[in-house]
Amino acid sequence: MRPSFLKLNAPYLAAIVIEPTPELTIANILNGEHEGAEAFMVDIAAWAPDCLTKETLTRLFHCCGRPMMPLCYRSRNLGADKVSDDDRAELMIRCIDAGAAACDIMGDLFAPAPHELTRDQKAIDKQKKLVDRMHALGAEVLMSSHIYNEYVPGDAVLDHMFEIQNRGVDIAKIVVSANTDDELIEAFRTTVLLKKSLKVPFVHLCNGKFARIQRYMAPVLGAALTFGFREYTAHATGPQPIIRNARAVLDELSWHQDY
Ligand SMILES: O=C1C[C@@](O)(C(=O)O)C[C@@H](O)[C@@H]1O
Repeated sequence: MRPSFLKLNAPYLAAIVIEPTPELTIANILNGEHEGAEAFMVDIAAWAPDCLTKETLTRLFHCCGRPMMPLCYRSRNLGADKVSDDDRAELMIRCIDAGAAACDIMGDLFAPAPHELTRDQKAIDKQKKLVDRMHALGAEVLMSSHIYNEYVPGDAVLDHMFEIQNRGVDIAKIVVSANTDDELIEAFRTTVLLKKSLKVPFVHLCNGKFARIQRYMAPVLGAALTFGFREYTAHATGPQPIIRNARAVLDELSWHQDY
């Protein structure tokens, strides 16, 4: 049976895996599972394009029984100059055919837009059809917006996440910034607001100076997950904690709001 993100006990620890080859990706996942990751976001944008076959993707998505979600954002070998969004959508479908539990649709798929959320009705209709198609294949769907390096107040984050939720996805995700202690407090308030207001599970993450502490607290306040890297590498740098550390923190932080 296809693994599921929605059936995991929230909050859970999901590893972000960014490796240049399928073999290193699979090794990273197997090691990461051993260290306590419960799910995997697998960034395949660094792979050589000829590796993105159904056969290799099937090997990837069956390397362990944990739910996995490919990340096919517009970067590196999947940059907008190399791959159209229609082909990106087909790549995600190929990943589902190969066993991916879920896919991550960018909020501006089919019409690049500020704050990674399109308001173009034609693009939105196309996104909704893609969501239906993914559901029909048995996969779960997350929609994400990455608003890097920008502080976004809680009410605006909530409006944004309502818009994502309205597109029919199973998980809503947003990444913003917290660079001052006031922004950190607002980020905590925002997670609670999202928890109270959204019907779907959500991912709420900050980058910036206060990213690490926000990423430990968000799951405690109602976010579905926090992300970790297995280790920092040339491909994986960022505010995400190391899986082993995040595992210990989530295990010891024995208070959280239930779904
Ligand atoms: O979607 C995400 C989440 C992320 O942006 C973060 O802030 O943790 C990091 C990216 O590598 C990943 O693709």
